[in-house]
Amino acid sequence: MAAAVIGVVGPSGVGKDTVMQEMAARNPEVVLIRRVITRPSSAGGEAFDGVSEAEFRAMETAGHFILCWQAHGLSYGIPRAQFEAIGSDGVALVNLSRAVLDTARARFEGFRVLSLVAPNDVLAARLGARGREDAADISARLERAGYTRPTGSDVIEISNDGDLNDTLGAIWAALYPESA
Ligand SMILES: Nc1ncnc2c1ncn2[C@@H]1O[C@H](COP(=O)(O)OP(=O)(O)OP(=O)(O)O)[C@@H](O)[C@H]1O
Ligand SMILES: O=P(O)(O)OC[C@H]1O[C@H](OP(=O)(O)O)[C@H](O)[C@@H]1O
Repeated sequence: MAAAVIGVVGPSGVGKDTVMQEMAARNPEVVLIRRVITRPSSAGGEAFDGVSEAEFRAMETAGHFILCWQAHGLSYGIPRAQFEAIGSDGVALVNLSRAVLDTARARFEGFRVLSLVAPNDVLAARLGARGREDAADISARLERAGYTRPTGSDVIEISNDGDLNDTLGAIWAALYPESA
């Protein structure tokens, strides 16, 4: 089992996938958890397993997921087996909904939350430029952006409003203050 499991959360467009990919690229101990999503595999963005609703329900019923939720009209599942494959030095990064944090806290010992934030106008510009969703979906995502702000002693809140390198430096300093 991994040395640490970190749930990365924040509104759509804040940069969760971008930050996770960079953290993994720069740190060999970081392992990205691959999600199962009822979204076409061709959608781009993060590496994920695209399945139909029926396939998702069958996986859920079979106990495949350690966490699952619905958002943006899609179903998301976090495969249990991926955590079992991570070595004791590994740091698992998993992209989660803010709505499942309490369940995640109950599932993973020593769970921590990396909460990324950015102003709404920045989110809107990024989602428009990314081009994965249409205008109606982008509006719905922006409406959901402020629905909750994670709190708790296990939460590290970092702004991803500026340069990505600054964000990554701030994350590392917050996660590992002894190495700063
Ligand atoms: N610090 C940054 N500066 C400029 N652009 C950024 C920064 N971080 C991320 N982006 C860009 O913003 C867009 C959204 O990023 P990303 O897809 O990582 O967000 P996300 O939080 O995973 O969104 P979603 O929840 O919708 O999947 C991407 O096009 C990405 O390249
Ligand atoms: O607003 P909340 O519930 O925090 O997040 C809801 C969902 O939005 C994002 O999905 P995607 O990566 O854009 O498909 C997150 O990864 C999460 O699955």
